Amino acid sequence: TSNKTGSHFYKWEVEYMYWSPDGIENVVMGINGQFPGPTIRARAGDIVHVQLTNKLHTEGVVIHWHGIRQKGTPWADGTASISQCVINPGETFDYRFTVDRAGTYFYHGHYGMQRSAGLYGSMIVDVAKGEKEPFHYDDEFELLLSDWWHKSVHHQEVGLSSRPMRWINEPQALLINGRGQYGCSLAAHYGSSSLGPCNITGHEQWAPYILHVDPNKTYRIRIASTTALASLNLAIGNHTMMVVEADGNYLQPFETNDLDIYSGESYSVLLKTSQDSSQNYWISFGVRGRESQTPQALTILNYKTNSASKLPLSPPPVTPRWDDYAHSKAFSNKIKALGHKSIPKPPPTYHRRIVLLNTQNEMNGYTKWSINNVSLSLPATPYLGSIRFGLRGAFDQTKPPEDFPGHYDIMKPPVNRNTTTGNGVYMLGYYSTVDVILQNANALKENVSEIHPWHLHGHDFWVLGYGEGKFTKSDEKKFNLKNPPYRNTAVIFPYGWTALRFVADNPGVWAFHCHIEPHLHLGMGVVFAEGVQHIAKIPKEALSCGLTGKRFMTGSHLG
Ligand SMILES: O=C1O[C@H]([C@@H](O)CO)C(O)=C1O
Repeated sequence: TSNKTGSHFYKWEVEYMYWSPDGIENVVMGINGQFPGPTIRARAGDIVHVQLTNKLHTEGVVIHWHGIRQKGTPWADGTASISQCVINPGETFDYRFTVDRAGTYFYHGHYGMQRSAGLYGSMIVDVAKGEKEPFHYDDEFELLLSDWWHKSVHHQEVGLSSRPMRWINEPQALLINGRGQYGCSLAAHYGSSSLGPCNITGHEQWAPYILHVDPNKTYRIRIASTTALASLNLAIGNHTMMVVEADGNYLQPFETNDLDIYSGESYSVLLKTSQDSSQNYWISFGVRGRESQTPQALTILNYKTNSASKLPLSPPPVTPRWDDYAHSKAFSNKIKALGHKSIPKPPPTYHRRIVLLNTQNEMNGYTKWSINNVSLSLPATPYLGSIRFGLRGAFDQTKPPEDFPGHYDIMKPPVNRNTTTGNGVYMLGYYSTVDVILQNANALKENVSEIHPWHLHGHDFWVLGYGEGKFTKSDEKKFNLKNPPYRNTAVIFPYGWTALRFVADNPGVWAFHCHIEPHLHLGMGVVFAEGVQHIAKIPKEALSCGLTGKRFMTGSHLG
């Protein structure tokens, strides 16, 4: 067996282009003329080098490599204002990083709401040469999930930052590998939907991505969600699934009829094609956690013994009720880490506990989301540079709050609806163990508390537990320290808490935020930093804006 490191070079151009993701022509952000962008495929230990040129006419761009920890390359994390300056139109930036662990990942824009505009793609990391996955499969498929609006992202952004806020509402379509159907249904023939049949030849940009399978084989289906808003539930007619991976980490395999997937998460499931091979079957994704009228995303599991256009015998599986949270919690609680050399055990105790209260608020009539009553508004100078070079004027030097007032009633709308904006940083002790308690609460409206999937950059965390109501010290006793899932995204359920633990062992500045695009845009995130003085050489191109940009210029005048 050889352990030779491979490297993969990609030359990418980002541009807007006409596309019909759901049968309605629109404008999407494409890469090299493709939507979704090209799939990156590498082996664990390889170097991925993406030379990204911004071909947009009037907008900056960055790309985040979701789930890649960027050890030693914090400037390649692709977060605007955090790890780098945006790449300006006409400019090129080199993202060069190691993919150190096999798994199912994806990449996406991380500036404004460019992810919602379609800037995303899949990234698959295979095990290193000579290594084996702890399960067997014959072949695999990738399903990248997203949601799609007919109103442009610019239109949506103006609405979100208007007074009063104009909410983006529910998506017009759900997309599987960038393909959905608006105003018609693949399942129209069953009479369960008011939509008519779709007129599809198979060559359309919005024709479903069909999974062609042989009978009596095992397929690995890699599923990743980059939705802007929707939480999804997957079911495959007549088949169960064996869940084996989440966010690039192996799980104790468990069988399920349906799988919840929140934005920012990825899973692998094993599917045995052991059903009647004279039939085809539905693959369906429906919205959970929001009362949405958006139709299920559908495609076909086609046993190659049939024509792909042969419709399944029964209608698509019904998605559990949107507010059946007991169902979601039962699923989340089944997820446990596999005992495996690639997955570390959590330290038994923590050095610092940060409690983060999630609330919807108002500021001068604008709607915001806040964490401990601070709504994140990103600075002009990337933190990576301002912290590394001690440019204290670049962001708030006051420490952001670590907790919220003990009398706060999480079951009620905030008594004081007002919030403030800020951009302070949680400075973490290098190599310290940090516990984060994400505390959910009631939104502005009575009897509303929403799901928020939180994503951490630069690390995986152990999900120590979920609970109802306000977290108290005694809830610690219920923590799972034995086999907690190790991942980069975890959900908080309505009116509940989620406890996470991670080790601050990666020099850099890292976003930690709700992965719902409009929520992040309205301030629902925080910034962590650790070991920044240990970062040797940050490429100048990452920091040539704001105060770090000025610093690179010598003297007060050019010429
Ligand atoms: O941020 C949000 O705003 C709306 C609603 O609270 C106000 O219209 C909604 O459902 C969100 O998730």
